[in-house]
Amino acid sequence: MSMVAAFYSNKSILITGATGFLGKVLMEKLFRTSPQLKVIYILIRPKAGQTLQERVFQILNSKLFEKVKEICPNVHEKIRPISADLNQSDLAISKEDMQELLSGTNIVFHCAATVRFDAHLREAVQLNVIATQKLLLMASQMSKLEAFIHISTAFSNCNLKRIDEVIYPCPVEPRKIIDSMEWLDDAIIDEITPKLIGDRPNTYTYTKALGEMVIHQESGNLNVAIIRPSIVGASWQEPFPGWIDNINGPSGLIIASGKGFLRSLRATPMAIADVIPVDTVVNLTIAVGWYTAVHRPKSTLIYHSTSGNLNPCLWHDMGLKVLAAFEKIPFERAFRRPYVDFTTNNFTTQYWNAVSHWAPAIIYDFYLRLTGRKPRMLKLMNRLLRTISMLEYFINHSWEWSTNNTEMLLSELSPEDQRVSMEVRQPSHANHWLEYIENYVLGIKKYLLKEDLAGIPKAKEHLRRLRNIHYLFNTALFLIVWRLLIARSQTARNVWFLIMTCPLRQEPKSPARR
Ligand SMILES: CCCCCCCCCCCCCCCCCCCCCCCC(=O)SCCNC(=O)CCNC(=O)[C@H](O)C(C)(C)COP(=O)(O)OP(=O)(O)OC[C@H]1O[C@@H](n2cnc3c(N)ncnc32)[C@H](O)[C@@H]1OP(=O)(O)O
Ligand SMILES: NC(=O)C1=CN([C@@H]2O[C@H](COP(=O)(O)OP(=O)(O)OC[C@H]3O[C@@H](n4cnc5c(N)ncnc54)[C@H](OP(=O)(O)O)[C@@H]3O)[C@@H](O)[C@H]2O)C=CC1
Repeated sequence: MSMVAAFYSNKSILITGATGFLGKVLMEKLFRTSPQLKVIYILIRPKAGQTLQERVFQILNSKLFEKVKEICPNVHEKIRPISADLNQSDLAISKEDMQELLSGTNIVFHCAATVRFDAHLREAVQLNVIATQKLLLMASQMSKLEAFIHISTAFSNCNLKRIDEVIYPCPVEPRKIIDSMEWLDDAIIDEITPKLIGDRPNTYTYTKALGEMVIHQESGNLNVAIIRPSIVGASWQEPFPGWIDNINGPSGLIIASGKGFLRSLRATPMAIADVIPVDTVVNLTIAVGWYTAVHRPKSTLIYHSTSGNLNPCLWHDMGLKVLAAFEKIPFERAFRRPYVDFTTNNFTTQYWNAVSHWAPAIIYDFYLRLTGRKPRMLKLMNRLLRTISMLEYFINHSWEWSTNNTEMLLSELSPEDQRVSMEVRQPSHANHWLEYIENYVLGIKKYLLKEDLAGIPKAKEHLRRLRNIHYLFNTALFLIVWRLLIARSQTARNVWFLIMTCPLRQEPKSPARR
């Protein structure tokens, strides 16, 4: 067993956000590599008519946990779901549960957050700032606590171009923001939100920065560390390549392009696509937990989990790799053939939106109406365009993140631990990104779209049909436009005449040339 894995044996671990994308992969890896750990407490809320136990059952029954169940057959006994709602002022944890957590927990991994870019400021402050503050308070009363690891985002300071592993000051103190949320009404909050978030694009990045500041100011004597991942994508290797189970980040847009809805995207082709595989983030998080508990650094260390500085891939190249992957692994029942134009200014964006998004949607809705069905494509397109407008900021900027602490930590690991934590750094993988993107697309097809791989030949046939329709449609359109021009314009008629007579006039020259 590796040094880091051995550290977690017999430990009681508390994870928030364990039902989320990152939290589940973290829990899986902990169980798989440290099956001797004592217990994982997960703070979890009943949701969509499911009890806590049903939610846990669903997680354990997913493909993600197949390996774990072989290695650690009693895994269900080691998960202790604790009913909690981080939106409630007391976190809604019962007295008995609280007692157990305070007396037993050794390590806290705080992953829960609202990651929505359009969250109301009050909601985002509640979860990303106040809940963090409450957890810190709770952690300060944990008698056996060795480390508190907070998951933030590399974009918490996305208003800067170069970002170091430090906490940057916020213009308005988090405490003042927290206080004001108590007495300001929603209308006033709406009015001041743009002023507060300043040159950040949304409430998410703003409140994640406030959350870091709260950690900085209120962690007291706790052993605290902050992880800042960039855009978290499907798994690279562990527990198997391509694991993905939500549409956040690039995944939703990959689906939209693979299904042929997304045909143009305002993006800066030469900007760096700082995608980081979820297992790389999780490996770093687990190593940081070990380092923080064992080495007890004097100050709060921040670790960037990014790919751009080590193994950069540009959006242009990533886009081409995604399109290439669709050739091998097409999605079923595509609306149009996958093809995406990157646009770079307002005019071309609006033009391609009209031509490639709205026009086909209107034509399709007209067809649906004609055939007695309910039109839906325009609504879907408008939602997609709204989503794109929320994500655009991140595909049109590049950042430079320093990774000194991450490098330092990797150098402290044993060779065995280094091997599992350094996947993204390996330049020896010439086709690293291509292989990663192919597995990502395959993962989306299998785990998100739940499409059967046996349907790939049929999907390819469907795309061939769409291509033929596309050619036919373009030829017909050209002929109609041309015919109309010829009927109305003398110049067009002259050009047409010239074209038609050109080869005939050249004919007598041919024998002479021979
Ligand atoms: C030469 C060039 C060739 C080019 C080829 C190109 C090929 C194409 C490849 C494209 C790849 C490029 C991908 C770029 C992606 C960049 C992402 C950057 C992300 C930055 C991450 C920052 C890191 C973090 O710290 S936070 C974690 C990430 N958080 C998120 O991603 C949350 C974003 N989502 C939201 O905030 C909301 O969902 C919102 C506001 C977008 C929509 O909210 P709404 O209330 O309208 O409804 P929802 O119920 O949430 O969803 C409605 C609807 O939208 C669909 N949807 C949701 N999210 C996405 C998404 N990310 N992409 C696409 N679609 C999405 C969802 O499915 C729903 O659809 P329905 O049809 O209604 O079911
Ligand atoms: N995904 C990404 O690209 C990136 C993510 N991050 C950070 O990583 C962390 C995890 O993100 P990710 O896993 O993607 O996010 P998800 O949206 O997948 O998961 C969020 C988790 O938080 C939980 N949660 C939300 N509200 C509450 C609440 N009121 N009470 C209790 N639990 C709650 C959710 O529980 P429930 O299932 O009940 O909703 C879920 O488990 C976040 O801190 C995020 O900021 C950072 C950079 C990039």
